[in-house]
Amino acid sequence: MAPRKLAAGNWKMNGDLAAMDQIDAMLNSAEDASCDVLICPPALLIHPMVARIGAGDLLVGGQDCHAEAKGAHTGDISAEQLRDAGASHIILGHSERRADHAETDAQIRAKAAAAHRAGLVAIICLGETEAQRDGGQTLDVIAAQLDGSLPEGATAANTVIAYEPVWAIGTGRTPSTDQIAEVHALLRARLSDRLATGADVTLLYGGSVKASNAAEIFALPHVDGALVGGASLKAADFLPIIEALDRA
Ligand SMILES: O=C(CO)COP(=O)(O)O
Repeated sequence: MAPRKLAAGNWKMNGDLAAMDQIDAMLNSAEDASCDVLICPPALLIHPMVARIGAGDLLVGGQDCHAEAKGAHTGDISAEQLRDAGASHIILGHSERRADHAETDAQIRAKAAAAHRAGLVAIICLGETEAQRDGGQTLDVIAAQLDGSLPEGATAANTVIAYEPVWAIGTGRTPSTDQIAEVHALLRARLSDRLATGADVTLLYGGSVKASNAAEIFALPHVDGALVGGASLKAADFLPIIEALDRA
C-alpha cells in the first residue's frame, strides 16, 4: 500500500449556505481525480454540504471535536455528532486552535482518539512558529508535537498528519522545498518507527498552498497532498491544486 493522496480544504470560519455553489464544481473535479478530495467547512455546513454532494465522491470533514462522545459541554461538538452529520474526517490541533484555545498536545491526542472511536480519520496538524524556525528548533518542535499528539491505535487508515508552519499560514510565504522535505522525512521516519503502517500514513503540507506552487510541493518525497486554507474557498482556486496533486 502507498499513502493515499489527499487534497483537503480547510474553510476555517468562512462560508455560508450561498458558498455551497462552489461545491458542484469541486464535486465534478473530485469525481475525475484519482486523489481524495475533502472539504472541511464550518460544522453548521457539514450536513447541507453532504446532502448537496449526495452519492458523489467529495468528502466532508469537521475542524475540531470534543474528546467526549456526549454530555454537559455547552457549545462543543463530538466526533460522533460530526460522523452523524456525514463527516469522514476531522482536522485536529490546527495552530489556530492551539493558539486561540490553548490546545495542548495531550488534548489533541484525546480528540484524535475520539475521532478514531467515532470511525473518523483524524488529520493531526503540527507546525513551528517563526521564532522556533529562526531558533533552529523546528525538527525538535515537530517531533515533540507528533509524539504528544498521536494516540494509541493510530494507523494509516485512520490518521493523516499535516505539517503547517505557523508563519506560512495565510501569509503568502512558504518554506523552501528543502525545508518542507526535511520535515516530511522526519515525520515519515518517526511514524515508521512507531506504527506498523507508518510508511503508508498520508502526509500533507499546509500553508499558503496555491495553484502556482502546488506542483513543486507535490513533487517532494513524502508529500502526499495539501491542507489548503484560503485557496480552498473558491472552486476556481482549488481545482488547479487538485489537478496538480492528481498529476504528481
Ligand atoms: O491553515 C491552513 C490550512 O489549515 C493554511 O491556510 P492558507 O492556505 O490560507 O495559508
